Order: sequence, then C-alpha cells, then structure tokens
Amino acid sequence: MRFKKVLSVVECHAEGESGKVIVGGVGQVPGKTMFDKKLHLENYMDDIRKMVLFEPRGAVWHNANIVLPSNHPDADMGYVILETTEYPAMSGSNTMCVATVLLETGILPMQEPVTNLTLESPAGLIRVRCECRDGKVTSVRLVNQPAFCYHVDSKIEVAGLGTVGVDIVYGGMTYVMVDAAALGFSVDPSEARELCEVGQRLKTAAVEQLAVEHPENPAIPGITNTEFMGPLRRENGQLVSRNCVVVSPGRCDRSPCGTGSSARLALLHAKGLIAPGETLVHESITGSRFLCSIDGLAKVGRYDAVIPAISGQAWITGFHQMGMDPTDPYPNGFTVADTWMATV
Ligand SMILES: O=C(O)C1NCC[C@@H]1O
Repeated sequence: MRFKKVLSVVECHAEGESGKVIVGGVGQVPGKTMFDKKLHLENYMDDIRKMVLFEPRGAVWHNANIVLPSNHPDADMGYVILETTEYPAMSGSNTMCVATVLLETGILPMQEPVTNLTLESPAGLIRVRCECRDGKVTSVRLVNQPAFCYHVDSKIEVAGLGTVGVDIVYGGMTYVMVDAAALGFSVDPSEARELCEVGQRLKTAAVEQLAVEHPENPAIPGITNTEFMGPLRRENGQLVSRNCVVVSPGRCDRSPCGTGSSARLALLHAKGLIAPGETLVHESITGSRFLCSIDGLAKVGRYDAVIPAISGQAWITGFHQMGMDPTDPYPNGFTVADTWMATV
C-alpha cells in the first residue's frame, strides 16, 4: 500500500476543546512569517486542513495545528492554526495544546517547575509560561497579542430577533458579543443547539451591518464567531462569568475560548468593569474554566487595547498516524448539515 499522505498527529484538548497537533508529515511550508505560512497553507495546501478536520477523519468540533520551525529570532517554534471554516490568526485553546504537546513529547525541552516558551502564531509572538510537574504540563499561561473593541454598544437588525445590542471585539479572532440573558439564554448545555442557530444568525447580520478591518493587518479575518456573555458576578472577590462562543459553521466551543476570553477582557475594560491585574474566571458551557487577566495596555492603530493573559490546561489523549489512501473517494473530506449546520 502506498499512501498519498501520512500525518503524525498528537490528539489533545484544552479544557474540553479539541486541538490536534500535527508534528510531522506536512513537509515544507514556504513563507517568512507564520502569517505568510498560514496564507500559503490556505491558498495552496488546504487539502491538509480538509483531510484532518472534515469527515470522515474529523468532525465539526475538531481543530488542528501544524507545528513549524519559526524564522523569528526570538521564537522557540511556530504554529499555524486550522479550524473548520478558517485559519485564525490566533487561538487560545489551540495554543495551550501546542505548548503542552511540544513539551510533553520532548520536541522542546521541559524544565520543571516552569518552562517559558515564545511561540510564533500567525498573529505574532505569544509568550507562554508552562507550569510543569513530573513530566506533565499542569498549566499554560499565554500572553496574547492585543485585544480591542471595534464597536461598543452598537445595534444590528437580526432576522427573527429584531434589533439586538452588540459589541464587536477582536481578541485574535473577531467576535460579535451579545448579552445571553437579553436573548433568553442562561448558557446551559441544553441550549447548545439553539445558541448555535441564533449565534450564526447574529454573526451573519453583524458581518453585513458592521465593518471591521484590523489596523495592522487587513488580511486578518473579520467577524467569524458569536460570543454569548453570561452575567458578571463576584465570588469571593473574584470576577466570574459564564460564556459560550459559537464557532462557525455553528457549534459551541467546549472550552471558555482563549480568544473569546481576550475579547471579553477588552470589552470589560472598555466599559470600566475590570482593572489591569484583576482576575476574571471565565467559564465555558461545559463548566470548564480559564483564568484571565489584563497584563497591560496598548494601542492598535487608533484603538485602545488590552494585553490579555489567559491560563488553562491541556491533556494529550492519543497518538495517531493519519493516512490518505490514494483510492479514498474523499480526498478533500465532506461535511453534512446534520452536525455542520451548513455544508462548508
Ligand atoms: O480558544 C480559542 O481561542 C478557540 N477555541 C476554538 C475556537 C477558538 O480558536
């Protein structure tokens, strides 16, 4: 048997959210920066994303990352993030999976009790602090690129819902943010299907009605996700809130979502509800948690921005040689609208 492609995949999840890490089999990806490499993968090598994430090998709730050497003098390694409808500039849960796999499989040396890494994502350098004990990464704290609000307290017209108040925020991916309770949601797992359906409608309306362009890199994707924000409360002096990010084409992030948490920090700061250094415990629809805080303030073009720090944990679940038989009738995979909501 001669295989057309064999990928070495380390299966991993961060607080419940899948993040496969491809550590071999891709070969050369041209480009100086990880953003260049992301564009090359997107334009000329998209068969890899489709093979890994589409059916019959993948599923709508899967994500993947290709680990690649970085040309940046400060970076220990680079990675390009693959999701079911896009190549995001950044992803929090995926970064936790990449850091954990790099250290737990020995691709980069682990130092206990703390290993500091600098990873080059397509969005830029991400500083990562990994707490490590007995060969295990027990916590990954990443410092994201700056997050900022494009639109605060805007209104959009949404089919079947009428006028809805939203905010549009960049946290490595671009979010339409909405108050969950205002739309009758408590962010309970039983609401997941309806959250996805409403979330996709909100996203489509926001894309049509509110313009965004990243001031430093106009090629960064626009609004692709919806974040339902649960009420903000204080527990033992700490800010706590539940959220659910609906990732296109319409499924719930199982983790509290690192880029969504970054967006939430930027929005809370813009509204005077969090100060730098304060901790936000951000909960997912499954009840898993990220600890989030603002590490500093910045400016991105004309926008006031925050530098988000997000902590969580990832776990390796398996090691997989994923192959493509040359006679396989689905070299680019397929999607079915029962779980994918829309075919993509
Ligand atoms: O943590 C995050 O940022 C994300 N999780 C999957 C979708 C987003 O990339």
